[in-house]
Amino acid sequence: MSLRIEHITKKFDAATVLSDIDLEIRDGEFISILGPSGCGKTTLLRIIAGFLTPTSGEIKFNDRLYASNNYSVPVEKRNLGMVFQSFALWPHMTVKEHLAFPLQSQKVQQSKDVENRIIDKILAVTGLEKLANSLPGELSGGQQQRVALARAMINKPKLLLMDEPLSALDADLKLSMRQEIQNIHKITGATILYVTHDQSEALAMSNRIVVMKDGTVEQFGTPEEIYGKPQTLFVAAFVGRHNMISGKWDGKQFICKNGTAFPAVPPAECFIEKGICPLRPEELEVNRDNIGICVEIVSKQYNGREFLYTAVDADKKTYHFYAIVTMLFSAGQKIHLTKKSV
Ligand SMILES: Nc1ncnc2c1ncn2[C@@H]1O[C@H](COP(=O)(O)OP(=O)(O)OP(=O)(O)O)[C@@H](O)[C@H]1O
Repeated sequence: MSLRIEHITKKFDAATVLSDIDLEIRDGEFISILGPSGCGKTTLLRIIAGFLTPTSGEIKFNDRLYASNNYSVPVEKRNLGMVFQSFALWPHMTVKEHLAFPLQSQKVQQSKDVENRIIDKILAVTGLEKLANSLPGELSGGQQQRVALARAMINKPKLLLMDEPLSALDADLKLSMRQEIQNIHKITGATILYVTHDQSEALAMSNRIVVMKDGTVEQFGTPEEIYGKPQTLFVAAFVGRHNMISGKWDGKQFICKNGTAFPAVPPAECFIEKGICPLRPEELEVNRDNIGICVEIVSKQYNGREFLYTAVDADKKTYHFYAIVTMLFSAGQKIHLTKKSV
């Protein structure tokens, strides 16, 4: 059982928005589609949902053809649920009515009793019991998004498509809704495709992440692989904000441009070819003996326990690193950075 996205290309007139996307998603996986604005995330989701047809390639779900350039199973026959950034609730319908609607739209109608039991269960799962008779205008943003989630799940879809469902919520609410979505994933066992441009969301929630750039897949892997072993410069910069140290590799040793050397695990081939050692901000530290890369402090951001500093070297290349609050640097100050020894 799986979702197959086979060599999907999508063109809008002359513009190629998706180029040969080829992915196999296993039954019950939580997959995030991560990438910057305009890279084609929503277009891919809309093709899987059935709102757009691919220019070439095929979508198959459990070996059933859902879409090709001349065939498309209608949206309502794809056994999927959808949640969008805008909650898309009807202002005149109560929470309960929102949940009854998908049940009543099914080919086989259930008795009122069965319908009520299903609705009560989903209200309990999403913590909406007390709000069953409320209208959307009487609900908070988080509660409205919960209604949208409950509505997407009520017909027990095998596939849940979510397009930036948390982006309209504030930071606190985002965190609790993340847990809620993970909970829903556990309870339903549905395969979830979750579009986001927020790397922390993708890292926290997914079994695997698809990192996209300009309509292509840059890397498809577990959060640990994406964060710890980026395969391209783009993934390294986009996820984990890696510092790209210039120099050359000599086996398991990296020699910086200024001659400073440190041991490091060799990264993917493209970094070795380009003479780059990708290091995350937490892998760099200030060297008090003036050894390492000389940088000038540009700015700092306080995060409670430490500061995240931004600095530039003589070539104006940017570096990010953390330092505890007692080690205070000011803009313009010159310091040296080395790789933390493990
Ligand atoms: N119906 C359309 N007609 C023409 N171009 C389109 C259409 N839909 C999307 N595009 C273009 O396709 C590209 C990808 O859009 P898409 O919405 O898939 O990106 P995205 O990664 O989801 O971006 P965001 O994170 O900003 O939502 C964009 O350049 C967009 O302008």
